[in-house]
Amino acid sequence: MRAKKKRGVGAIHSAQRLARRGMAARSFAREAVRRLGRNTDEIIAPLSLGYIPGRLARGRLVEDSTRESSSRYLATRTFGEAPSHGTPAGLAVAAAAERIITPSTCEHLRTRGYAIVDGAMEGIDVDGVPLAEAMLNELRSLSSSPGVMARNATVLVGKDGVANRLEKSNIFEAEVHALSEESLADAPTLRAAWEDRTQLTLLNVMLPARAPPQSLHYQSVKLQRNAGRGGCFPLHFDSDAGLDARVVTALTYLNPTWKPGDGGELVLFPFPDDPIKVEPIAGRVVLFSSANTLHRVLPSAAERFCFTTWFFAKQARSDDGDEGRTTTHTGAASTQLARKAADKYWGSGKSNDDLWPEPGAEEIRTMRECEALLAPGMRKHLLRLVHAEEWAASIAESHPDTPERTKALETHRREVDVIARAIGGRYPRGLARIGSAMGSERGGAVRERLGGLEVRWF
Ligand SMILES: O=C(O)CCC(=O)C(=O)O
Ligand SMILES: [Fe+2]
Repeated sequence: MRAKKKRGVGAIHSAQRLARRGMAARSFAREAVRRLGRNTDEIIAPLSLGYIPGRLARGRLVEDSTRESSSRYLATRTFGEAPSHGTPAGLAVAAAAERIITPSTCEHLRTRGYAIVDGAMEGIDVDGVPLAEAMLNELRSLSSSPGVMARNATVLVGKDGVANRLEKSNIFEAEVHALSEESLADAPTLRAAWEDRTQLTLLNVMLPARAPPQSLHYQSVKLQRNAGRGGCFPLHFDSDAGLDARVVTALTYLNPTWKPGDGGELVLFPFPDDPIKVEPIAGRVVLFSSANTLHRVLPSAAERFCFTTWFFAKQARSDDGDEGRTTTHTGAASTQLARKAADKYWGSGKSNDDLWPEPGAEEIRTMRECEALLAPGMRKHLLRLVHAEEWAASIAESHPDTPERTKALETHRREVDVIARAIGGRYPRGLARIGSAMGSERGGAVRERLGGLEVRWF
């Protein structure tokens, strides 16, 4: 009897505890959903860009309103508690993350391939120092410590299997995860940028549903100092969807004194929308599709600081298939794909009409070809053609004149040639239509002249 009673009381107590916990969990969930649904508009969309063939259209940016700082945030921890969790730096980075990854940011990212967010760090301090300033101070201090930052170099593996280093002029980098404990201790906000998973979690919630293994799984942070003196990056994609699991790139700029003339602007090529030039001003965060958004950095006359966060899926997409693969710099895989496409067409002895056998109006056929050319994998090849000259000039601009640079330029030329023949043979109507949409004397977006074709970015 006593035992039964005790059991009963215990059961009631634990039911009450569970109920209390349940209520707490429900109200936490409600609060989280409320905050996720809050449609804050930090997104800064480029307005009315005129397409100027061969030249860059300049994005007009709208200032963002400053909002109050918040230290409440969602954080999912897969690997246990990170050292920066709950510290002033950790709380500040998490609060900024909530302002960066909003429904409108994700909507722009999903439909245009990029999003620009300003003012997300305003009003957020770390021990009395504004967050962006604290990040800059740490990055400056790391880059003046001997041996911490290394020259950016791309390893090119030739047909002979020999690896050559193609170094960029004036670009110095360090991966946060590779820093020593001593360096990490001196860079608490940059450490928190690497460890805090708020942005990753919010991207998983708000970007189009990503089932494992394609949902975002981990992140890395690369610090960068551009020494000025013309330091820049050539046109490139950050990742190759078939080979590399990077899905989203987020660049955080930390240059409080940037002014026109300093250069070092990021240029995004969200084709068929117009190119957009983005000034690397302090506190600005630029997100884009790692695999599908072409970009470069213009020569910088001034010293310039930023860091890149890459969000990775667990594994590279395996469904990229015929859509193509492009290695960012050597392009060997890309060339192979284009060659495969060429073989499929020429080798088969069939005409293009046989490859698109359905009867139908010429217009439907043309739009199908446009669609195929704008699908992520093929679009990469198309963009190398569209921007072939600027691409070559940017390779020359970004690297000192070495045999490796000559090789990189030769590879680019060869690729352009193969791609032109392959897609010219396979999608002649689409190519002609896109060419005339781009060559139009009228201003306005190429996308509109293509009948508003949707482009898939993720
Ligand atoms: O410095 C920048 O603005 C961008 C750098 C970049 O594109 C990269 O590191 O892949
Ligand atoms: Fe990049």
